[in-house]
Order: sequence, then structure tokens, then C-alpha cells
Amino acid sequence: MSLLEVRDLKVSYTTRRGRIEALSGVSLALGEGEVVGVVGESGSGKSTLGQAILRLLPRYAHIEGGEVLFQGRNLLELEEDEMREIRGREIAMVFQDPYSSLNPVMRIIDHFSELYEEHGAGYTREEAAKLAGDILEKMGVPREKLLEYPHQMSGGQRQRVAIALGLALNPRLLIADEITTALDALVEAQIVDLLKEVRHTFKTSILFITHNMGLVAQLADKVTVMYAGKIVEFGNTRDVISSPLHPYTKALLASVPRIGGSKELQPIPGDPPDMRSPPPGCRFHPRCPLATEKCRSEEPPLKLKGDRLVACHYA
Ligand SMILES: Nc1ncnc2c1ncn2[C@@H]1O[C@H](COP(=O)(O)OP(=O)(O)OP(=O)(O)O)[C@@H](O)[C@H]1O
Repeated sequence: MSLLEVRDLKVSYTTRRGRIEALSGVSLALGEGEVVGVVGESGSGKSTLGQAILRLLPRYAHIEGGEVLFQGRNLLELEEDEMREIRGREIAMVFQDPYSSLNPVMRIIDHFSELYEEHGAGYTREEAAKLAGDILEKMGVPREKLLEYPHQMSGGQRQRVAIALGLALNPRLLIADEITTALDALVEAQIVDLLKEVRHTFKTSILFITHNMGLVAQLADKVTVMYAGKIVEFGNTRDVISSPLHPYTKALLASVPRIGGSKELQPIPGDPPDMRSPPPGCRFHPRCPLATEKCRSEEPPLKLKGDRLVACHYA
């Protein structure tokens, strides 16, 4: 059984400018101890997916269908108090902006104490400080930082603290949503190394959301490629990178340095669609060099090709 299985998840947003279909039937599975990358351009639905799994979507978002099975339980059917237990203890989420999980007027130690208290861990103040210091050190942050406020640290350190906080209750799954995007390249590389260590030391499964295929290549066992609210390709990272089957995956690889082989970077022509009215047929067809009449009118289903899933009429 997978640790996490998302089945045919559909999510929309009601906005003043209309209804946006952010996820149009997304399915994926993540095994125990696995790292799965979710990659795609801005607006493809990656963050919506992460937030929907933990039911952290805003009020004007609607889960229109599907299931989110975590250890076999459908999270979409749980009561809010059951969900609160799952958040942090079973599944943690870390965001691009560490201030999403850090309160600027609270010292780092108080974040940990609050978390332990919320989940009824029953630690004394000394025990909480010891445990928080231990995990902070494992994340490469000196334990003295427990007494500081978030603004007294560098961006990289703040993100390490946010990860430490995410891992404090030893969750089975960590959802990391663009957690290196705001960092410079050197710090980004350090955080990716940290996640590699985390998976080995803590045996945590990770859903790694990013627009950066290069990071997926370094970290993820499997990769899900999303385009305009749908999955277009899913497979072992090595296979997807060495022989992408979907034209969008190919284009994404050609647009990042080093991987993909080409020396010259080729940005993907055109823009992702307006999700208030996505194109008919294959959603990538207006930007696809291989598109035919069939692609304009018929939506390609996600089909198994060997051990790869791909949604293209011509894969
Ligand atoms: N809070 C929101 N309110 C309204 N629309 C939203 C909201 N969040 C996302 N959307 C829309 O839903 C679609 C998917 O967005 P989402 O943020 O999930 O994609 P993404 O791949 O994570 O992109 P990014 O990397 O830019 O966050 C987009 O069309 C986006 O405009």
C-alpha cells in the first residue's frame, strides 16, 4: 500500500474574475520512504495539490471530487479535529516563505514548545528545549539559535528552522513547496543536501514541489510532471530525464541548464493557459511542436507506457 495516494483530485477556485479549475483530476502515489517530485511551470497546480492534501486551501477553493488516501484513510472525509492531529504529526508542510510557519514575534524555542503542546506531547520546558535543540542541530543550526527571533537569522537558516519545525514530531510525510525558490544558488544546494540527509536519517517520505527540474533530478526517486492542472507524465526520475515521453517534459528539460543535454537553453514558447478557460483537447497543444488536429479536439488520457504514465496521443 502507498503511504499517500491521490486519486482523481479536482479543485477549483471561485474568484471575482471567474471560476478557475486548478486541478482537473490529478492522481499520484508516493511509497513509504520515497521522494516524489512535482514539477511544472507557475500555475500548473502544484501548490494547490500540496495544500489540498493537507486541506489548507482557502475558503473559496472547492474540492470537487477525488480522494486523498493517507495510509488508506481518505483525508477529505476526516473531521477538522482529526485533520489537525494529522497536520504536523503525520504530515508536515514547509513553504517557500519560512514566515508561513514562523511567527516574527516569537522566539524559535516558543515555536517548538507551542507545537509540542498542541499535540499533547507533555514535555517540560527543559525537555522541549533539549529536543528542539537536538533537531535544530541536525538541521545544521546551532542550538543557541533557539533563543533568537526569526528575523535575527539568515534566509537559509530560517528555512532550516522551518524544516526542523516540520520534522519535530517525526511525521511520515513532508510536503516541501518551493522551499528553495527564494534562496540563492549556494544556499539552495545546501537545503537540497539537507533534504537528502533528512530522508536517510528520519526515513521521511517527501513530496517535493518545485518548478526546477534540476532539483528534482538531484533529489526525487520519481517525478510527476504537471501542466495546466493535469498530470502529463509520471515515472522514475532517471527514466523521465533521460528519455522524456511527453513534449512538455521535453520542453521543460530543454529549458533548464545541464540536464536535457542541450547546451543552449530553450525557453518554452508561449505561456501556460488561462485556467478560467483551458484549451480543449490536450491542454499543451497551443505550445506543442507536434500538435495535430486530434490534439486540438481530443483529450489524451494518462496511459501506461512500460512503467511510465504519459498523456500524449503521440508518446
Ligand atoms: N488562492 C488562489 N486564489 C485564486 N486562484 C488561485 C489561488 N491559488 C492558485 N490559484 C490559481 O490556480 C491555478 C494553479 O495555481 P497553483 O498556485 O496551484 O500553481 P503552481 O504550479 O503552484 O504555481 P506557482 O508556482 O506559481 O505557485 C492557477 O491558475 C492559479 O492562478
